[in-house]
Amino acid sequence: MRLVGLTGGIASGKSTVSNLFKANNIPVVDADLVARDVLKKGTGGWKKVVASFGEEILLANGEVDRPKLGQIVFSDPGKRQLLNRILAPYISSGIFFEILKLWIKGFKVIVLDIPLLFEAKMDKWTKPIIVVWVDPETQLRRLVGRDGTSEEDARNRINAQMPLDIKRSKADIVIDNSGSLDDLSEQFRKVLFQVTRPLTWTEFWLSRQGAFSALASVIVGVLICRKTFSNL
Ligand SMILES: CC(C)(COP(=O)(O)OP(=O)(O)OC[C@H]1O[C@@H](n2cnc3c(N)ncnc32)[C@H](O)[C@@H]1O)[C@@H](O)C(=O)NCCC(=O)NCCS
Ligand SMILES: Nc1ncnc2c1ncn2[C@@H]1O[C@H](COP(=O)(O)OP(=O)(O)OP(=O)(O)O)[C@@H](O)[C@H]1O
Repeated sequence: MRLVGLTGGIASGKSTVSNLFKANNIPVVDADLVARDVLKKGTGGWKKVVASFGEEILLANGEVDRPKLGQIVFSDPGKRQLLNRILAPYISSGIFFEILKLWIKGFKVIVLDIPLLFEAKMDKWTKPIIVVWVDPETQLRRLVGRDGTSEEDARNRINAQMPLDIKRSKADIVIDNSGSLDDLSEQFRKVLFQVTRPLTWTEFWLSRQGAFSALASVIVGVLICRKTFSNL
């Protein structure tokens, strides 16, 4: 099994690239969706976050007021670290569970779309690592355009992450998404080719097919040994 890391900065275009993978039948685990699930009313993550941040971050229906919590954590590094510390174990087990479901289904290549791949040190589990890079002006413009936030809010969110240039230096593959969607599609074709290359032996043994082949070989080996020794 090949676990491909997909990361970048906020609004650099990870979801747009994820959609291209999905359109090519490559499954994507979206860490933002997992993070939403672990913060749903009544979950372990929700209870711990409410205990630490107080009931003032809740809406009338008991769900977390996400924009409000966002405003708190993206303007205060200490509070952000606290939220990250609380949610990190729930998010990593959620991601692991999603991978397991796809492994059982027999997928050999799985893309992990994780905005904080490097920050959360999950990069050691993925190869290759794709970083979606965008120039700073375009990133700010797209973030403000998509979320309708103020420039100050948008800058806070961008500054809450590892600088995109550092992420780029840690990448195996860089997609420069500063241009048009057509430019992106063109780059994506080459990336898809790289990502879907035949599995290495290690990746094969980690896939469901590899694990079953290993198990079948062990069973056949045991049967042959038993037959050989019973004939002696
Ligand atoms: C603070 C929250 C409630 C704000 O929710 P909101 O709906 O406004 O934003 P959303 O979850 O869609 O995130 C949008 C983007 O913000 C960035 N982001 C999210 N959390 C963080 C964080 N803790 N640090 C830096 N950037 C972050 C990511 O690029 C993400 O793609 C939410 O982002 C959250 O629960 N964050 C903590 C969980 C986490 O670490 N998520 C990232 C998954 S690796
Ligand atoms: N090449 C492009 N040209 C024009 N707009 C683009 C391009 N790529 C992405 N966008 C737009 O930029 C915005 C941010 O893209 P996207 O949502 O894919 O980023 P993201 O990295 O997934 O963001 P987040 O970190 O918040 O999850 C979206 O509105 C998207 O439609």
